[in-house]
Amino acid sequence: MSAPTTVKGLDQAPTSHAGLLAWVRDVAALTTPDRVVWCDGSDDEWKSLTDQLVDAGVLTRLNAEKRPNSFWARTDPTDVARVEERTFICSVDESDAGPTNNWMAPDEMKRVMTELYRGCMRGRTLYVIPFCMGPLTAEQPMFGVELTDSPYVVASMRIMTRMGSAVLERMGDDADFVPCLHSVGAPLEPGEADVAWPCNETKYISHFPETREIWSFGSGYGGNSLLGKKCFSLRIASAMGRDEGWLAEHMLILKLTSPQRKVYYVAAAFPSACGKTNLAMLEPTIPGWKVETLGDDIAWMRFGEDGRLYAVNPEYGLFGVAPGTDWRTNPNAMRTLAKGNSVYTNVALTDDGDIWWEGMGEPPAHLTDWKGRDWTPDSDEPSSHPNSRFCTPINQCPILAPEYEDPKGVPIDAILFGGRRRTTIPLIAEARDWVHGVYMGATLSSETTAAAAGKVGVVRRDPMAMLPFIGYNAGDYFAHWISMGKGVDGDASKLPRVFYVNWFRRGADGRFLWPGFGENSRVLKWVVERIEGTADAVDSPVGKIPTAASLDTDGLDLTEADLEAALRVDADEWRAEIPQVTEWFNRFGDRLPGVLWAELDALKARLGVE
Ligand SMILES: Nc1nc2c(ncn2[C@@H]2O[C@H](COP(=O)(O)OP(=O)(O)OP(=O)(O)O)[C@@H](O)[C@H]2O)c(=O)[nH]1
Ligand SMILES: O=C([O-])CC(=O)C(=O)O
Ligand SMILES: [Mn+2]
Repeated sequence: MSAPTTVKGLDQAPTSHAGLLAWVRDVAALTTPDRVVWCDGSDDEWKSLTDQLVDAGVLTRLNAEKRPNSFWARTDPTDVARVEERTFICSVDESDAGPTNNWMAPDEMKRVMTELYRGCMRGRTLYVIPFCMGPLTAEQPMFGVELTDSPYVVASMRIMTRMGSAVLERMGDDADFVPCLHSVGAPLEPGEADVAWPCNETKYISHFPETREIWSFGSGYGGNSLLGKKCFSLRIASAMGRDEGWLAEHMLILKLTSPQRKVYYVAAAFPSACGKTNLAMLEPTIPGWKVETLGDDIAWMRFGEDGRLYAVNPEYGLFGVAPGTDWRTNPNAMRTLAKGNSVYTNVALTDDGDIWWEGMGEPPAHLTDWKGRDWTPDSDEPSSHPNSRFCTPINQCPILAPEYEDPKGVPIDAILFGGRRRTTIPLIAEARDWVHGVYMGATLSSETTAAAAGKVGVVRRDPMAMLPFIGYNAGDYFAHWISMGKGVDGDASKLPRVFYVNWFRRGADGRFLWPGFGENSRVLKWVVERIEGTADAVDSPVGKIPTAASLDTDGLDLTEADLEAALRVDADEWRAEIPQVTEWFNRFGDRLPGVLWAELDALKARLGVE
């Protein structure tokens, strides 16, 4: 294929990377944009891009005193979340995608999508975004290049990734990169007026794990279109990790300092909209403890030479759930946002050019809602979409840990798995050993949330909070986790301890039993004291549970009955899980590691099942 020489900007490439140039030329020939723009990531570029988006009515500039350099965006009401039904893992062999992923053969998918891409950027600009996941100073920086016809994606990628000229420079002439092709799938005929949020009813979010490629079509929403995030850093990176002996996980990373000034690093995997951003920025309510943030969504973990597992946050920004974010629940997120430089999507707009969402104090008397309609506190629908998001630079977080920029990462002391469950799962349980911890992760369950299209509140298995993000057969993924338990040179003594938490258990009256948010620092303290060997625990069939006295509840407004109910392991509730776990494991056939069946058998014996 050769591009028509009429595509403006195609030959103004600020690189001599032959592979990149050839790919951009091919995509331009296929998608026929009006012009090609090579993004440099500069402030000037940001300014002209956002000015242009404001002029076009795609973004609304917010009040500069309250929200400097910040913008309000509204999506098409059908394009508001990740589309798991339209997300595909296109491995050559179907069994390598496994039973939890949608699959299509790579050739077939490429045939289908090539026809969709043909001419799809007509009337639009093709932006070339060179980006790097993780510090550019890494020994082997993880490069990607996204080609997109969405300026909203360009603006968001500038916040979420390290991108632009510095990346292109570091890539040189021949660095490997993950090609990420994205189109909203809405070509413009000459003279046709654009809409504020172009997208296509037909959507494909496709991954080619063997060739490390991503093709996305039809959606402009974050998780479907900011391809460095879920698509690269989890789905493609998880396949890289399997091949190279590391882990790409849906985890926050935090640094915890005790009153004795001892430092601990904790990683935690909770499904989408289940509390990662909040825990990552927590303000401890117990005196003398300090939390600093390293990441709120994704962790890449590799063994260091010392046999410890080191975690890096590959992202550069926060793409956080807006509703519920408030000075009382997450003051550090509010401080981060107050510095400006942010894009808000599908929240409500106040009459004085600020943003508002459900959970942010008292509602103003009048708002413009996420669909652009007048809204008052009497309105029937919420003002903001439940999956509305803020997109903001992580370095504005006032408690960002300095280690954030260290390409080596931080040594993880504890891994928490957690979900959103009204019943059954206690506030915290400690795994007996690594394999038991992998069992906890592999059987993790959670109620679905608005972060993905589909029904909300349905309990499903969400292994390691990675169900929609594992880029290969989940049975093989469990085996990979088990094999990580051998540590370096067979020394498993330096592995993180594993815990299972649930902030979302409810009383018979529907109330959350545990106050959550800053009070979760009490649970983190127990984790540290377990590591130090100073906190008591009782053995239960499902793991080690705090004794009521071992959990610091000083000054906490919580009845003994609620605490007891939050910590309770109810054998009947757990027996009811057994058929579901059995069915879940059966889905993986012989790809499920036998040690996980053995864990289930041991649990059944402890519960007196069969
Ligand atoms: N009850 C309760 N709610 C919480 C707690 N932590 C977070 N939430 C709420 O859960 C929702 C999601 O929280 P986030 O921290 O944004 O979730 P996340 O895991 O980062 O979500 P993604 O960005 O989708 O991956 C918000 O509405 C929070 O207010 C908690 O400890 N207790
Ligand atoms: O990917 C997204 O759209 C947002 C996110 O963090 C998640 O859903 O876990
Ligand atoms: Mn997430």
